[in-house]
Amino acid sequence: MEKRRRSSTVHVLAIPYPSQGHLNPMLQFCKRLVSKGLKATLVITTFINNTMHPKSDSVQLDTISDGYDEGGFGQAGDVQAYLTRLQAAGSETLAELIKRHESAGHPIDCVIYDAFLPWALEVAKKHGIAGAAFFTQQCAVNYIYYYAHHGLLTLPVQSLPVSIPGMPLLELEDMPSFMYVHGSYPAYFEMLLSQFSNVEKADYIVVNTFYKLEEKVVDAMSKVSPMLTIGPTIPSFYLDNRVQNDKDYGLNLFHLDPSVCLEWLGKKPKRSVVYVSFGSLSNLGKEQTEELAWGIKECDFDFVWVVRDSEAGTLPENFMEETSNKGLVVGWSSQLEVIASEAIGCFFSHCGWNSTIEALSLGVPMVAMPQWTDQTTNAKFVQDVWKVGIRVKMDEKGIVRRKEVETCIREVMEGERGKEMKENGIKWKAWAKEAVCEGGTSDKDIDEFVSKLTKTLC
Ligand SMILES: O=c1ccn([C@@H]2O[C@H](COP(=O)(O)OP(=O)(O)O[C@H]3O[C@H](CO)[C@@H](O)[C@H](O)[C@H]3O)[C@@H](O)[C@H]2O)c(=O)[nH]1
Repeated sequence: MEKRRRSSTVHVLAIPYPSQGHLNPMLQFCKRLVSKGLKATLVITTFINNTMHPKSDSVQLDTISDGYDEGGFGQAGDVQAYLTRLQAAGSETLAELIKRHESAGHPIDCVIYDAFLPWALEVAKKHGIAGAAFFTQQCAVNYIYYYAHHGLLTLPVQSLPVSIPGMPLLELEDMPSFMYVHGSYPAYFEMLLSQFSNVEKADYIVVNTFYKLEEKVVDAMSKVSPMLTIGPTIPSFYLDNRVQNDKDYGLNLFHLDPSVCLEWLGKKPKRSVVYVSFGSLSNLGKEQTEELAWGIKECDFDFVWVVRDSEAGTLPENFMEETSNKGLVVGWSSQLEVIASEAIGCFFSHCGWNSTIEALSLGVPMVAMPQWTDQTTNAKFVQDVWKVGIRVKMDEKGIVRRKEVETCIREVMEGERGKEMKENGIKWKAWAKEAVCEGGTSDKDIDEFVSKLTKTLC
């Protein structure tokens, strides 16, 4: 590679896929790199910048276009259309951004790109810049996609259970949903497989996990695709407390009013509250939301339920009135602060990877109700590998009924298995801390990334 470093500080450009579940870990990784002496610029889309006006203290922000500056994904209205324009407009505006930084005298030394965006690596390489693939999701999920991309797994999956090194045997419902829900979101599925289309050209592969959490999978996958495990990418305050004031991600794509929720939680006894959230994308639909609502009410624990504004219409009539003395429904929470509260006894979650690794790192047991994509595999590991939660069962219509919701919450909050999950949670919390603290596996891998990058460029 061309030796092109001209500035005394190594400058990385980080390009997340433009959604909440990808912005958070990438921003957090950038903060870590800044704490190790690098300069980091996080690249968001013009649409996100114009609508959310985000600010970040330690990490600079800059923009590229996804081709939909007025309305982002909503303006495209279709996954394939969005991804096609994201690639075209993203490649063009990323190239311009790199040139702009170059002429302004702070050239880019490495492009850290979300593995969902392999085209960003091509742009980096065209400009003679190092590229690091950042895998946001669980290593096991990445390895399953690796298998599928390389034809090591025949699709549609027919031979069950699926056996992949380092993992428990997987039934169909444990695979990422795109692999078995026939024809669902082909454009997303293609994008997930394309993570491996050019990854051998990347100079580094970093994964948002920690070694102890996925030891066997990381060892198996490293034989074909060497990687650095740098997670959990959680604000420093919750784990090592080395980065001053790093208490939240700080880049919300939804309106946040944290005060009400935290104040309310502060008055609740230890482990008495159930936190319910399905992340930034899930749409449960009316029937499922109703079943969930009455299940939550029936078990009679206090609760905080995140129902995004776009979903509010699916809540059953009278639910808010009938539960006003037991629960709080919020449009968006400061999730980490909520689950770090001693009042939380259970996280009822869709098992998005960020929510999962946040719960593991803060020792909170879970009820897993996966919806799609990687969440099904995450739920399998939550229940059977890390043993920090239970997975709900659906009926033949694919609906999780209120009785099941109630039974699972009760099991985690007051059952024998719940106690075991809490104990396991405490262990994972300690191991997550250990990984990111000085000399831990993730800390060492971040140091290795920084030192290799610095040496190559000097
Ligand atoms: O009220 C809320 C709800 C969520 N969060 C945060 O938002 C993020 C949500 O991420 P995640 O739990 O991964 O869920 P999604 O937003 O659904 O993420 C998408 O992206 C992830 C990474 O690819 C995948 O693992 C998921 O399945 C996919 O749905 C987390 O950091 C949460 O802490 C909040 O701050 N407040």
